[in-house]
Amino acid sequence: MEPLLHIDNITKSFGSETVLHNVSFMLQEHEVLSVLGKSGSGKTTLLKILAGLEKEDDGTISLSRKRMNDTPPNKRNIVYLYQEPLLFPHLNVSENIAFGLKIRKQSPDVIKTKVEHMLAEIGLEEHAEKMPHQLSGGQRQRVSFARALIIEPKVLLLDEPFGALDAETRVQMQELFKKLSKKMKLTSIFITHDLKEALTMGDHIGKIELGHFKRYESKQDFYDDVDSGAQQEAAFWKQFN
Ligand SMILES: Nc1ncnc2c1ncn2[C@@H]1O[C@H](COP(=O)(O)OP(=O)(O)OP(=O)(O)O)[C@@H](O)[C@H]1O
Repeated sequence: MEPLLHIDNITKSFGSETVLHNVSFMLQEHEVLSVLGKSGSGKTTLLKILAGLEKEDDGTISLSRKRMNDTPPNKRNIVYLYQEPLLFPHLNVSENIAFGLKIRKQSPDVIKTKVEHMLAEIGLEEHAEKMPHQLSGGQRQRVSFARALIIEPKVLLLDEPFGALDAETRVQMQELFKKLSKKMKLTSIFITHDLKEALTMGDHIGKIELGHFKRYESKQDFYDDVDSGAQQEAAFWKQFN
C-alpha cells in the first residue's frame, strides 16, 4: 500500500545545535504511530515541521505523494494538537468545536449537525454552553480533540496530549482516543514519553533520541531492543506478580 505520509531526510538546526538528523519514515493510512522520546530529543520540533509551524532546513514531506514543504499550515490538512488544550477563552464549548467549520464557510445547518455529533462522541452534550474556564482539564482536552477532528484532517499530530492529566483521566482519554481513532479511521502520530502509553496507543512504535529517529518493524522488535527500555519496564512490573 502507498504510504499516506512520507518523511524523507528532514534536518533541522537551531544555531549550532542540530535538533533533527536526517529523519525519515513513512506513515500508512489509518495507522497510529507512537513516538517515544526524552525531553529535548526533538519531538516537538519534528511535529511542528510536519504541521508547517516550523521550517525544516532540508528534506521533504509528502502527503498522498504531494510535496508539502511549501504548503502553509492551514492548507496541509495536518492538525497539530498541543499538550495544553488551546481553546478560545471567549467562545463556549460548541462555538470552539464549530470554529474550523465556520472559517471553512460551511452552512449553519451542517455546522449544527456536525457539532452535535462531535459533542455526543466526546460525551459533553451537557456542557455545550460552558466556557473553557468552567471545564476540567480532561474536558478541555476533549473539546480540543473535537475541534481538531471536526475538520476531518488527514493526519493528526498529538504532542503528549494527556501529559498534564491525572492517571484515571488519562486512561479515560486513551480509551476515548482509541475509540475515535478507529471510528474515524484516523492517521496519527502520538508523541509520549510514557512507554506503556506508547504501546497502548500505537499500532507501531518509533523512537527519537538526540534527533535521530528510528521506527520499529513491530512491537516485538521494540521489546527486543535492549535500549528501548521495554524489558526493564516489564521486569519492574513482574516483581509484583
Ligand atoms: N525556537 C528554538 N530556538 C532555539 N532552540 C530551539 C527552538 N525550539 C527548540 N529548540 C531546541 O531544540 C531541542 C529540541 O526541542 P524540542 O522542543 O523539539 O524537544 P522535545 O523533544 O519536544 O522536548 P520536550 O519533551 O521537553 O518538549 C532543544 O534543545 C531545544 O532547546
